[in-house]
Amino acid sequence: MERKAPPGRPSYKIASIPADGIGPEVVSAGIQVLTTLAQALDEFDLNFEHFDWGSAYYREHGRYLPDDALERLKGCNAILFGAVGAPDIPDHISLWGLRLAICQPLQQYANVRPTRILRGISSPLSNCSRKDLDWVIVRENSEGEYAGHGGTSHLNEAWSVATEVSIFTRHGVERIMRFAFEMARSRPRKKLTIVTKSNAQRNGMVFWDLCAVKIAAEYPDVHWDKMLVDAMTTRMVLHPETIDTVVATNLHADILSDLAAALAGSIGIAPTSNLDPTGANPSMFEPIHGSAFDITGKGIANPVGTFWSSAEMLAWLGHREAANLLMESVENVTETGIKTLDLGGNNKTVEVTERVCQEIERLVKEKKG
Ligand SMILES: NC(=O)C1=CN([C@@H]2O[C@H](COP(=O)(O)OP(=O)(O)OC[C@H]3O[C@@H](n4cnc5c(N)ncnc54)[C@H](O)[C@@H]3O)[C@@H](O)[C@H]2O)C=CC1
Ligand SMILES: CC(=O)C(=O)O
Ligand SMILES: [K+]
Ligand SMILES: [Mn+2]
Repeated sequence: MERKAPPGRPSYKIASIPADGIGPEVVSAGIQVLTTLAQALDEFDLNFEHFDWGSAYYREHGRYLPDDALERLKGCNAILFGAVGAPDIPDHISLWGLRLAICQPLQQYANVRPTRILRGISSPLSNCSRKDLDWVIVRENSEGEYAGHGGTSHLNEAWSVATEVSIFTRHGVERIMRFAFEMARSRPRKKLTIVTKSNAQRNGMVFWDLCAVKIAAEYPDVHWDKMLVDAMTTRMVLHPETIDTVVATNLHADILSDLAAALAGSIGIAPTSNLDPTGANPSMFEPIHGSAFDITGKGIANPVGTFWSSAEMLAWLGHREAANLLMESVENVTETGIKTLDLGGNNKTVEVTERVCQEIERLVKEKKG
């Protein structure tokens, strides 16, 4: 599912948008690790362009993005994002102002969220071993419940009314189904679970199911099943080994993927790729978590979700071996017990980051012989 690196010595321009809360803490850790890796490998160049878009920018300018933001991002090969959201700004203003204002126009319609239990990290599920939990959740990232359709009338009256209308288009559903079947086909088990709620939601979700059946016919080698989203939560907890690749709507997969992260140890480790699979626009990589006001500035944010997202970015750019080396370094470090508080450790963000950088240098030296 990944692209091939261009010939010669490639040089990439990476947009960095740390934004809010712990975003800057984890993105600077991610850049440190990526820079160390690129220097040690000496096979490609990464040049970061920093953008100060976020809630401080909004307070100053009354908007999250300047007019030329998308054009500037289109000039980059990929985007490394932190998180957006601040306690003094309504969450829907910040999310729509920045993250969705990038994902939606850049048609990053496939949100890919792998989950597995990294070495040295234990699942809160007492009977779940590392081999039992190895999933990829594919989240529809452009429409569905987050299409932004709806309205509010008569606010503050006794007869106030608000609607939030889910949108499912053939274009949107078929392309995410095709992407999910390709993803399932690329993995050893060739197994896809299509999550739905077509018992209660009798229009959009029934249409979602119909599109799934149509696309499934193009993939006779992929085993697929269908599961209602409420039952899916229990399957994730009680029978994790029966799951491989999952496709779900924007809202359903948002929720299921936070659960998945927690089942693999912490929301602090999980990555997200916001992909434009056509390659027409740059894709965006970010940890799954938000801006985490409760721990901002304490130096204890887990950077692993950003490291994993950085690895996914390298793989998407065509550098699968570099991505694997980065993850091997991360897991070698977590295995020695160097972990942040959310994983039961007592190391700071910078300590984990330093150790991962040292491990990268050691591994690259070892591999180069
Ligand atoms: N993609 C994005 O930019 C996202 C933004 N948000 C925004 O973030 C803000 C806070 O949202 P919440 O619902 O509280 O979700 P959150 O993910 O920021 O935090 C939930 C809990 O997980 C902990 N946590 C999160 N990341 C962690 C890390 N790296 N290391 C250790 N602990 C970590 C937090 O301390 C908190 O207790 C809101 O404004 C929300 O809209 C939320 C999710 C995604
Ligand atoms: C906004 C949010 O929660 C997410 O993208 O996961
Ligand atoms: K994020
Ligand atoms: Mn989320």
